[in-house]
Amino acid sequence: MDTEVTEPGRIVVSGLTKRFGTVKAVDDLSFTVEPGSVTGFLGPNGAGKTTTLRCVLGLVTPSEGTATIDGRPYAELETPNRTVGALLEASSFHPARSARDHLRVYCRVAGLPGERADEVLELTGLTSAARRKAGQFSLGMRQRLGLAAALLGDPHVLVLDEPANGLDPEGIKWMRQLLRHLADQGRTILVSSHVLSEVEQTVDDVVIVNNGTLIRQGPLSELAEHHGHATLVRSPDADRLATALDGKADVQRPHDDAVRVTGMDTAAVGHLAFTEGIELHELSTETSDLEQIFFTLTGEAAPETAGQATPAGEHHDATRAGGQS
Ligand SMILES: Nc1ncnc2c1ncn2[C@@H]1O[C@H](COP(=O)(O)OP(=O)(O)OP(=O)(O)O)[C@@H](O)[C@H]1O
Repeated sequence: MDTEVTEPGRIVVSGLTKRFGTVKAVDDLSFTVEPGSVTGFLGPNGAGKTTTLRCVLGLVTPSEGTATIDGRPYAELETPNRTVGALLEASSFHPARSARDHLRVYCRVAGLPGERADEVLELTGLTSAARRKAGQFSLGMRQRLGLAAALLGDPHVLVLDEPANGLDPEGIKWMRQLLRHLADQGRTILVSSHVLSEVEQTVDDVVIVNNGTLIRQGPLSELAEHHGHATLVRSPDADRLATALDGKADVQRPHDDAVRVTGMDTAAVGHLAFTEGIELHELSTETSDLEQIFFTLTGEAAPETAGQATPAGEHHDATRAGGQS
């Protein structure tokens, strides 16, 4: 990909590292987010998502590397309010002020006409609650208000940290439709989550991080293609099969007489066993849902499979930086 060309709306994170004392929250992270799509920024709690987003938004100074929007660091954008809208986890509102008044204050600060407040209230389904105090809002409504504030400047880039937090299933569906609509208008949407299933139906592309480093970037559909199935093989000669597969696929050993293979289709595994003269007692395909793939990639044990080994092909540092954010 040509990173020299500065496509409007493109977010480029390049060699980004952020240290907090001895904690490396982000470690040499590079990825690109393209306009016209919704990109899920995924990883378990403490993976470094918030720190990365704060670097993109100029709220945290990188220790090394860069994060740019339209080819520039946030601080150098000419009209940041009209370029980028952000919803951060820490978004807070004065409890006694109405939703509408909040947004009108932001309009004044950003030099936008006050009517824009009503437009974004409409966009986020808050018109009927516009005169209610933000302090009376549910978490889901506060998320909508945060999104309304992010949309005020009609930005072509949206950076949303865990926007689905506090939304009920209907709210998540609503947000999915809104983000899709905004991406279809050519905007860049970067949305973080630690729960893939929350954003699975929303995102086109994924950037998966763990321990501050990139695990995978690409279309969600490719993630499913490459990791959507595993082949389970049982053989009295499982050790030799695992050796033959070494370097060609990711291999797990659930039992002494079994090999679980990902990154190679079942027919190819069968063929390899055949050419190596290895006797097989079982050759079967296991399909896994995206949530399971996500857990596998990040080395986390999924609740229903806690205790299973992680694939030999994925290495994870047991000494996670920090842990709590
Ligand atoms: N200001 C800070 N000072 C010290 N350590 C920090 C600071 N901010 C983040 N960290 C640490 O950096 C690591 C990454 O945190 P970060 O909040 O970026 O992760 P995250 O993926 O957003 O997780 P979460 O969803 O739990 O917020 C964690 O170990 C966290 O404790």
